[in-house]
Order: sequence, then structure tokens, then C-alpha cells
Amino acid sequence: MSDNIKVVVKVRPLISREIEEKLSYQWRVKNNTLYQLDQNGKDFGTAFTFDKVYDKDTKTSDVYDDIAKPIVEAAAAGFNGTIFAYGQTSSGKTYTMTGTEESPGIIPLAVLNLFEIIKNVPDRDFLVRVSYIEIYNETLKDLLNVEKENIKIHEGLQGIKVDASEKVASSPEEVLDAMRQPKYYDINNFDK
Ligand SMILES: Nc1ncnc2c1ncn2[C@@H]1O[C@H](COP(=O)(O)OP(=O)(O)OP(=O)(O)O)[C@@H](O)[C@H]1O
Repeated sequence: MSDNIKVVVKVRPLISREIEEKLSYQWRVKNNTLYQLDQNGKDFGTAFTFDKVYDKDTKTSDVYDDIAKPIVEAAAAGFNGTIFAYGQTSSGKTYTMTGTEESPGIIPLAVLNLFEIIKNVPDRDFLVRVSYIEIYNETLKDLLNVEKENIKIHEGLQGIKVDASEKVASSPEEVLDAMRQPKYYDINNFDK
């Protein structure tokens, strides 16, 4: 696998509904490998190895330090970077990426980290722009401007481009604010 792409798995704890339904863990984690378990908790014989596998007790902040921080640092040094979560419904994507007050997710941690880096490099100018889109049933929606329905995606000489609004942000709060209440965001007040 290329060093430029890392695939990691984060196992989440059973949630209360699953505990009530007396469901049990389907996977055991060891040496960055997921071993499938049968109904009696015995190894099924199927195993998948990833760049890293985090068990159910791993904190999002530890995943951030390991996986996301180097990407954010590289971005601040001029390299393109992407972090995305993939998984079936209820697998913990929102919990991991957005998080909660007690356990901030990868996005707020990345935003704070980015502005911290910027503060520590006073001899360079940075421009942070935010876009926020939803892709649902092949349709792209601009979450910073709900009036813009069905925005387009293009491929050009500069790479992939999405016709989404961009907001210049000068603090972590401005980024997180834009994400918190996209519906009420007033596009006319951008960049003022
Ligand atoms: N590491 C964790 N610790 C505790 N609870 C978690 C953890 N990960 C996920 N959960 C809980 O599991 C439930 C499902 O997670 P979440 O909503 O993040 O899934 P999702 O992948 O975003 O789902 P969907 O695709 O349906 O939006 C939520 O109640 C969430 O709080």
C-alpha cells in the first residue's frame, strides 16, 4: 500500500441499544488486525489487517494525534491532504469526525491544530477557506448557502472543483461556527 494513503479502522463500543438487545462484539482486535468472531465469541477464521486498528477504548484525540495531525501539519506546509470517514450507518463516523463537547472529533481538533500552527509561523501568510457540502443520493448541497441547490462538481486542469461557497476564516471559532448552524449562515455577510 502506498505510504501516501493510510486506512485505519476504529472499533466503537456497543451502544445502549445493542447492550439491551444483548448483542456482542463481532470482532477482536490484535496487532492492527480485525479477527471475526462467531456467536460464541470464538475466532471465525477471517482476518483483515489495516495500517492501524484502534480498539473500542481508543480516544478520538489519540486517533487524531496518530493519523490526522501529520496530515494537518503537511497541509500547513503546502501539501494536499484529505481525511475522511467511511462506514455503514451507525458505525461512528459522526462521533469520530464531529465528536461531542466531552470528546471533540477529528474536525474540531484539526481546526484548532491548524490555527495553532498558523500562529506559530508568523513570517508566512496563510489563507484558510471553508466549504461545507453534503452529498446525498448523488446530489451535492451547499451547507453554507442553503439557497444553492444541487451544486456541480467539475474536473479541470486544476483538479476537481466543486461550485460550493467558500468562507474565509481567521479563527477556529469562525470555522466551527459555520459548521454548527449552516442553515442560518448568511452568505451575504461572508468575508466582511
Ligand atoms: N467511540 C464511541 N464511544 C461511544 N459512543 C460512540 C462511539 N462511536 C460512536 N458512538 C455512538 O454510536 C452511535 C452511532 O454513531 P454515529 O452517529 O457517529 O454513526 P454514523 O456512522 O455517523 O451513522 P450514520 O451514517 O447513520 O449517520 C451514536 O449514538 C454515537 O454516540
